[in-house]
Amino acid sequence: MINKADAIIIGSGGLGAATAYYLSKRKGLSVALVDKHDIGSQTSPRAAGMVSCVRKSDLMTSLIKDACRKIEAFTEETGQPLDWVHSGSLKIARRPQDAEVIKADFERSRRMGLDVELISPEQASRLNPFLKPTGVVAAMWIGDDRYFDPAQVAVGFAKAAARQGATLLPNTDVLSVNISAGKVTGVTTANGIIEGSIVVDAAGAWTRQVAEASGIRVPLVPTRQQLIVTEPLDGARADLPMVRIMDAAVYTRPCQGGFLWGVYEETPRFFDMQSLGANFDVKDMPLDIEVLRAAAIEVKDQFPVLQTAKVREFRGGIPTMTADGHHILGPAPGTAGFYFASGCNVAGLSISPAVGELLATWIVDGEPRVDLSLMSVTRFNDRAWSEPELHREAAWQYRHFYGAV
Ligand SMILES: NCCCC(=O)O
Repeated sequence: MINKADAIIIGSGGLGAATAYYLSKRKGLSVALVDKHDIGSQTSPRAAGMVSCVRKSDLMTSLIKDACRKIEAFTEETGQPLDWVHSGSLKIARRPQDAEVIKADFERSRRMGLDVELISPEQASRLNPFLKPTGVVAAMWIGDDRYFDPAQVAVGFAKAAARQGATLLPNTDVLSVNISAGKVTGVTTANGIIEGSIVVDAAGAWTRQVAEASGIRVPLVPTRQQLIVTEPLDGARADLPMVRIMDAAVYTRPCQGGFLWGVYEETPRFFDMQSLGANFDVKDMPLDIEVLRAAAIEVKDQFPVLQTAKVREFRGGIPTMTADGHHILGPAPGTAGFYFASGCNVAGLSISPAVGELLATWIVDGEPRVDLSLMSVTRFNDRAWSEPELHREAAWQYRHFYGAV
């Protein structure tokens, strides 16, 4: 156990570990990465590992392009393994109003320099023969999209941070962030106090608990995300493009000779982490396979194999949603040295290399390299979200992740 660090990162998921890694590259800065569980063991390894380059804003598009470069260079940069496949993807509209969204996506993405094409339903089906053209009204090919092994990212960044001198403190529960005269002074853990003037709350599903223990409220909500990995299927090649069906909010990608797939359901399950108890582990989260069965029926004409493929693995994580679908990143107003790195909105692992580097720059240089006001907690203007309001907005963002209208 250490008793002092310049920067203390609470939470070793993709975003916390990436932030620790980029901070530890700054000479002379001591970094502690603290987690109440094993390093990188909670939601990040249970993610889909899909990179979606078509985003709703120019900021997110440029960040995900940077994240793609960092994923490609991950092993060279960190010395840690990362298996990834440059498969491309297909965005599928089944309703005329979603075809309009695809057109707007196409124009914005082209302007941002992405490799995108509007293609016919039949062309889409030729690229991934498991996708049937029945009921498809528009399709877009996204050449930049790729997928990776989600279990390797957070652990890889954490190990690389440790090689640069960061201290990893797994199984260390943070009881409070200590604040005196409006400034962070460190954290109290179950194993003792660590003094430090910078604390990053990257505690994922526990972000709110960490902040609220010190009287800081942050409007985000832990949300269940579940997915299935099927048994191997004839023809499910690793390089088949991923498929996203907009209005059904169903996504799939090749995985271990079969498919990994999931859904952003209409009425997501939200969690109050406090009520789950101090020893809760994401692996113990209650799952509900009926949600996925219903989704498989909803897309049976486009991706029929999801109804019949045998289930090899059924898993879930607890990412955090916000009311407007954007991260909560950067300083907490009124408490010098307290930073948020959370609110990934179920697409956070893939973008974490870019966001983690930006946050590290922001912390060290005192300002972000690009305008990140879209992600600042101050955008809510201290609005006191009631839980029902927050849940309503977060549920809408969740279901409409692909921009369906
Ligand atoms: N976390 C699920 C990601 C799905 C997608 O990239 O479309």
